[in-house]
Amino acid sequence: MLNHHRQWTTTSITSHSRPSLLPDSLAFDFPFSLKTWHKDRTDCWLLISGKVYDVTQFLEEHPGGDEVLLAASGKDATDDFEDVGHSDDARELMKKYCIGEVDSTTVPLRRTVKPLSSTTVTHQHNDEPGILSKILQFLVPLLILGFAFGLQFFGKKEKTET
Ligand code: HEM
Repeated sequence: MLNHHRQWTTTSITSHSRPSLLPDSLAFDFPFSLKTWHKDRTDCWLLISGKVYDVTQFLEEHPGGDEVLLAASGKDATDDFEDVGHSDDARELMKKYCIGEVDSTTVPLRRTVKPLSSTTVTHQHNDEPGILSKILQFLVPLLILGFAFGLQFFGKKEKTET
């Protein structure tokens, strides 16, 4: 938790429409903080196309309902917003709630975990028998056969001698 928190602390948002509430450039643990603290009825922020909207006062008025806005907070809501196909009026209205924008240069890159490549996997599960076991596969039956013939030969020899 602490590590995760530290990971985001360099991200900042720049306030423009509400300078009295937020300083011009604020070192801000965003979007981690958006995820944690600004996603309930008393404090709801949205991140749409890199801009941050405080829609707390708009929750009750939103024609699509407050639940969708709450569900869209704490994450990047750009796709959710665009999927609805909001009107130009809605886009004009949202300006009123914009409190700043994310400085993209301060957002840490998402870490991607690469799956093991197929070649690595085949190397790890190499089922091909080695040269030694191939030789043994031929030698062992030959040795058994030789041993059997040897026994027969010596058995006959002993009988003729007695
Ligand atoms: C600041 C952000 C937002 C503003 C100002 C806003 C505004 C509006 C307005 C004015 C409408 C009426 C229809 C229109 O004019 O397009 C609407 C409808 C709607 N909005 Fe939003 N909205 C916002 C964010 C979102 C988000 C993030 C979602 C997430 C899914 C959402 C979901 C909806 C839905 C489902 C409708 C109803 C569409 C319908 O019934 O046809 N809105 N919104």
